[in-house]
Amino acid sequence: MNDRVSITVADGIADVRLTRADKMNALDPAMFAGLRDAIDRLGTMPEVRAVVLSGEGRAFCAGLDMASMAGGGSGLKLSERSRGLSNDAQFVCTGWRELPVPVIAAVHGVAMGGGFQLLSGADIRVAHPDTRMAIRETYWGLVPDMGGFALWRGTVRDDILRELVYTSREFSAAQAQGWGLVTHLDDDPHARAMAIAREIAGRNPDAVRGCKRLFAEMHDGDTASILLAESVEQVALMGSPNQVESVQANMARRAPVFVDGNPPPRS
Ligand SMILES: C/C=C/C(=O)SCCNC(=O)CCNC(=O)[C@H](O)C(C)(C)COP(=O)(O)OP(=O)(O)OC[C@H]1O[C@@H](n2cnc3c(N)ncnc32)[C@H](O)[C@@H]1OP(=O)(O)O
Repeated sequence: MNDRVSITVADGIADVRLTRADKMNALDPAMFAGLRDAIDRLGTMPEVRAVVLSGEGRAFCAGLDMASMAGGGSGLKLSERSRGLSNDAQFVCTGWRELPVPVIAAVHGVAMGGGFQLLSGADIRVAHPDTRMAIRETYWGLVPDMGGFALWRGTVRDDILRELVYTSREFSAAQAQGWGLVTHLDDDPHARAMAIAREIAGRNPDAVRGCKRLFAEMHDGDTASILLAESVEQVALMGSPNQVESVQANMARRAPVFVDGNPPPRS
């Protein structure tokens, strides 16, 4: 892990923070590398059941670093598909969707440009009401290209999105919530995000991971593949140890005790 991103894991929740507070967590090459490393690492941690993503200091993320902007961009090879369907710059946003567990973004201060695309990669987004937001790329003569167009599908009305993208106009978190870009407004977004993460961490981790796979299928697949994927997930879960524990704990009105890292095989 580099000095741009920290990960603290406790009780099944990974608290992931951008730590470049003096520059509003702007995305310089080290931040891009830190985010990619964090996603890679989280993807291999069976004990993680949910992720909370936030920024230290005054802002969530102020977008592409100005020095990078002056130098012509992120410096990453945008034409290469180095991370599955994504390039290295896109992966810092799309990678959260590809993680096997839910990701909750806790947003405050500023979320602009690449910072807004970054929060768009989360499953659930909690924002402080005073957060300043903008899809800022056309202001700098660019297009949003960090996965935004793939991630915004299904979250926001087409004409609203077009206006935000074409104008680069700043908008409030309350507007974003009304448009479907933000889930909750909260004066303490990190505490609210952690509370949601704790609820998720209290469910069968195999079922939650199965649901995350199904959401990916819902996003990208056709009806036939979605229906088949639901059946595959359910057949694997039924009668598996963590599913049996869910039932027994609920019947006995006690907290369930789940085992991480031993998912039932899917066929
Ligand atoms: C493909 C992707 C493209 C994109 O991401 S396009 C979007 C690029 N980002 C932006 O356009 C935002 C640029 N920043 C600003 O407009 C302003 O900042 C804010 C509105 C975000 C905040 O303004 P205020 O509250 O007055 O703070 P402050 O004094 O301007 O910033 C505090 C410190 O943070 C540094 N900083 C802010 N944004 C960036 C950035 N994007 N890259 C590098 N540094 C940034 C500043 O320079 C300064 O630092 P110091 O105190 O050392 O002067």
